[in-house]
Amino acid sequence: MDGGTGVSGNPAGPRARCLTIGSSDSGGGAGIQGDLKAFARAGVYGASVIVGVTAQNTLGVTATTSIGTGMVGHQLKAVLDDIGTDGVKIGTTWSAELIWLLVDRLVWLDEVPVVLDPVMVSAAGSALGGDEEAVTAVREGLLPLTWVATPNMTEARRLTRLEEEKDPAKLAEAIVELGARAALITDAFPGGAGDWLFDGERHHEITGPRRASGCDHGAGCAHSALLTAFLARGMPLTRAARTAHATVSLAIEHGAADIGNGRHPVELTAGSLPW
Ligand SMILES: Nc1ncnc2c1ncn2[C@@H]1O[C@H](COP(=O)(O)OP(=O)(O)O)[C@@H](O)[C@H]1O
Ligand SMILES: Cc1ncc(COP(=O)(O)O)c(N)n1
Repeated sequence: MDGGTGVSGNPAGPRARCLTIGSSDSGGGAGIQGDLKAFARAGVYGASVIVGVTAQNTLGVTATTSIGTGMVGHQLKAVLDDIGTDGVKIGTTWSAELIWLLVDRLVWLDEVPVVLDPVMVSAAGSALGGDEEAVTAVREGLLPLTWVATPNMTEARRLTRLEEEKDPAKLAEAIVELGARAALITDAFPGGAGDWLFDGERHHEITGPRRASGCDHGAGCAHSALLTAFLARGMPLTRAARTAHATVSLAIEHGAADIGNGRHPVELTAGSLPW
């Protein structure tokens, strides 16, 4: 029973566990660090598999390196053999080799929600991987394992190769056609704010006020990590998508304006979550 909240996780029962697969942000606002903060905020236990490291702050990314697939494999095995997971979030995916390793390992996870946030550029505009070969591997390998893909409009165009498409509904349908169970296009309304969800059958517009605080570093990471945590806790998809947007919107409005001199980080402390 979920007591009418739509959340079936039992507060007295075992904690839900989530795994983020992504890269370190030395500035602490996005990437693995942002994901773990979002997991904590959503009340799930967070584990991480680091596939890359960025030298980054609120002004941008100054250097990157990827972790060898052997070490990524060891991390995945260490987490999955012992801790296990009720939800997986995938962020930066640097190379086709890495993506195919993830496909090989994640295909064995039964009935665990997989959220793919195909990060290609940071909020400050820095490139974070994703060459053509990697995009092909995401399309052919990862999307068919994905429960919800959460690209922004630019990433959705790149993934679908519909470079001129302006309609989020068409992009979302194309992503589902490529194999994802659902697509949630973020920041889908020019001039407004909100996301477009296609759950495989129906379209849902998720709208809200546009925040102008300048604190959006880590917004995409927080959004997809919260979505993963909510799904891991048993929340239905449409409600999880709406709650993730509302929570991130507040995290932008009440962001960490005192941190850094560029796009300040989101701050996930404002507002209440439904448990
Ligand atoms: N200025 C804003 N005001 C309110 N919500 C926003 C704003 N910018 C982004 N969002 C929301 O933050 C979440 C992450 O979206 P987005 O910034 O597009 O991610 P990404 O970093 O992947 O581009 C989405 O729910 C989106 O609607
Ligand atoms: C290591 C890493 N991963 C992801 C992002 C995306 O950040 P945002 O959530 O602002 O789009 C980032 N800037 N750095």
